[in-house]
Amino acid sequence: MPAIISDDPAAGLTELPFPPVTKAHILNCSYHNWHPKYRAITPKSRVVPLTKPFVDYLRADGIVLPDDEDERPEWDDDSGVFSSSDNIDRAPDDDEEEEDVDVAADWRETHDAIKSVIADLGGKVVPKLNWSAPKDATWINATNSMECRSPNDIYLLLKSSDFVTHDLEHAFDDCVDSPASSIQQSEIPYHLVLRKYFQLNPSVEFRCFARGRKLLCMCQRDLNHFDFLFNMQSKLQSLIQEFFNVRLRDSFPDDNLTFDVYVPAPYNKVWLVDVNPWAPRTDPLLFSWLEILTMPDPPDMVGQDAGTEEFVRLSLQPVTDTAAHSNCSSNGSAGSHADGAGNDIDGEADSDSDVDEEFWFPELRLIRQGDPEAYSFGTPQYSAHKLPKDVVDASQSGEGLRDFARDWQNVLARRQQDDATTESSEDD
Ligand SMILES: Nc1ncnc2c1ncn2[C@@H]1O[C@H](COP(=O)(O)OP(=O)(O)OP(=O)(O)O)[C@@H](O)[C@H]1O
Ligand SMILES: [Mg+2]
Repeated sequence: MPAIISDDPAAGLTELPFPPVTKAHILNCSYHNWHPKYRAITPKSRVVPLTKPFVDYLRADGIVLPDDEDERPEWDDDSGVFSSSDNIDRAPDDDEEEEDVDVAADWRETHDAIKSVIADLGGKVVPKLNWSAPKDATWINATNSMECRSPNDIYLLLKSSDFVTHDLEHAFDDCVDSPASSIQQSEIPYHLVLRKYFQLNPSVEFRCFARGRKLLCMCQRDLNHFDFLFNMQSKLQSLIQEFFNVRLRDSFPDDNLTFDVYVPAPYNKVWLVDVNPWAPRTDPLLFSWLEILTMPDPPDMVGQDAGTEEFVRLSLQPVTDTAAHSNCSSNGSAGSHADGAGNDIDGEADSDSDVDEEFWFPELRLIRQGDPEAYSFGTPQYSAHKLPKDVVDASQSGEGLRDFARDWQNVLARRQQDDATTESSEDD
């Protein structure tokens, strides 16, 4: 029987074609492992090794915060009340009836280390564990963000976050042992990462995907439309491509990785924010993993080691896969070409000599005005799980705002009908 040949790279796939995810790869993506090598290109941060008693505290159910001298409410003789109070359980004071229990007794040193790092970093930090920041728990923090000013702010966020729980309980889920590493979950060296807080502009945060030590594609991290990004697409593509080639390509231990960068104004320096596993657990954001995994390889570049801005002439070796040459101006399906002046050149090159003069850049996918992702109504990310399921279903069923509004009306109408039925049955 003749073989059935399909142009669709996804044809016949029954699951995402990821290479096996090894524990060694997960560990390589842990902040404490990659940060020492890339300290100079990472926004200022410190890493605090965590003891088993502290990790046990993070894992324990319930939120009991240690009594902290700086935060201990003071008794005011004049008013006859404590000067501050909050609604989170704290270890009781001496003069309270309950037995005095110091929840931090077994990890005082860690607590003190955290306090001193916060002070060293200027008093405001953003925490994360080995892999995950508590982005889903900002609602519990007084600042409604990840900004923390005290150890207790940090504990509250970490203990309230499902993302952090994933680090603590499921870091090696779906992983295979590798010859380099057969470590168990219980043996993971946990670390608290404290990053100096700064006003970060989410519009210039990008997630990048590198396969086989080649940068394949990248996209916005924030799911809003930012018009100005479209005017600087080529510049961003070339900056991030160069950053990858010079800083990460040959030094990161794995061939495949995703990494997050920050490119603040005046848009001439790239900062490494995070390294994430090449695995389904990493959110591909504006791509789908199937799309990324089946994307054609970028063309081989001769002299692509451009380490400086001055390097201009690149030559492309013949590329057999025409898809790799097909262009995208704003949201195309493959990488784009640009001339030395950084202008986009749509369409395929006319001749070999034209090809010689060109750069190939990985696609940078942006959210266009009108894209469904842009309709986030200003709601915080990761909050969908706090909404009733029918609201989430309604928001996902349509193409845009109108569909959402119509579906939402239907949901409301259905609810009113249900309420009316319940009331009338109660009257009976
Ligand atoms: N120093 C900082 N000051 C303020 N905000 C920061 C700082 N560093 C990071 N952030 C914000 O925190 C967000 C989350 O950080 P990070 O990417 O490390 O978390 P993560 O849990 O690894 O996320 P993901 O699950 O998407 O990989 C960043 O997108 C950025 O907006
Ligand atoms: Mg990450």
